[in-house]
Amino acid sequence: MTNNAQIPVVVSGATGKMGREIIKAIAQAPDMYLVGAIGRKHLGEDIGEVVGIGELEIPVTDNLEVVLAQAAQESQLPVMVDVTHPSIIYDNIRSAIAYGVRPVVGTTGLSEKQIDDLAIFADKASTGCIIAPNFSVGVILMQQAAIAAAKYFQHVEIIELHHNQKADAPSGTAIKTAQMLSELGQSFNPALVDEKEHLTGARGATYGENIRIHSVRVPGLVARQEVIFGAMGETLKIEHNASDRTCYMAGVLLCVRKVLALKSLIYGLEKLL
Ligand SMILES: NC(=O)C1=CN([C@@H]2O[C@H](COP(=O)(O)OP(=O)(O)OC[C@H]3O[C@@H](n4cnc5c(N)ncnc54)[C@H](OP(=O)(O)O)[C@@H]3O)[C@@H](O)[C@H]2O)C=CC1
Ligand SMILES: O=C(O)C1=N[C@H](C(=O)O)C[C@H](O)C1
Repeated sequence: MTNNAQIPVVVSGATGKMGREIIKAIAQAPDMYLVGAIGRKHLGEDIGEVVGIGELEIPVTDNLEVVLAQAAQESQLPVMVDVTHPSIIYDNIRSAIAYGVRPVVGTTGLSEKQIDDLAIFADKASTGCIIAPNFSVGVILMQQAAIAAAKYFQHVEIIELHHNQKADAPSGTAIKTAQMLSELGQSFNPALVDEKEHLTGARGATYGENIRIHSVRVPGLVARQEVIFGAMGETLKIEHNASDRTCYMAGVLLCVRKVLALKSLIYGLEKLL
């Protein structure tokens, strides 16, 4: 049963690890209701049954455009939450904006140029869009702590550790963290020796001038990030560890509620806190 105040939500990537949790979170949220579930598996099946919470009367479909067009007919402004794959996210966001459906994007792997292009597109459409590489408030606090510490350290490296089904590396969170550090305008990690990699990649990926990011992928992990600062005689490690994906749900619901008031794109959950 819906009432006029509730927010219609489409979930793209509904049958994935994140999508399943988001379906459950939306089903429990009193101020929103599901109007579409996009996936490639379980086509035609009730998404509520697929995720184990009973019938929601929303079948899984692989046709995003049809679902967006239907969502646009709802009495309230609709939102699309996307947790799919780097290979389709750019087009998914453009499609949603074209239909007037507000994107809340968890999917990572967008380039900085793609984000800039999407910001222009959203601005021209006066349509809010949130790209959040991480929905966890704990991760945002980790990033803020790293920024506070960075003023006092010249050496820093990032290690991000994830399950071995992750499609992209480095993680969007690690890239965002490195970007935030770079934006401080400090010069990090001056080279003190003529370093040689005997195995390519041994020193990790480089963001910007010289912020190193190392990516670990093993089963048994969900998501972890360590920001390690170093100085004479000491190191400081700032770490966040996600033990399961429920840690992201409060941030997802916050973005669904906040995106409706926006008229442009924002990048990063920290801008909403
Ligand atoms: N912002 C945040 O806080 C978080 C973001 N993420 C990001 O969310 C995304 C999804 O992560 P996760 O749920 O673990 O991934 P999964 O692989 O478990 O789920 C991805 C979903 O997208 C679908 N999908 C993948 N590729 C395609 C394609 N080419 N066409 C159509 N559908 C496709 C999958 O369908 P099918 O099931 O058929 O393969 C699945 O439903 C990643 O980018 C990840 O980095 C993850 C956790 C937190
Ligand atoms: O793929 C994941 O699992 C995650 N991806 C996001 C990222 O790339 O930063 C967020 C979180 O690390 C989990």
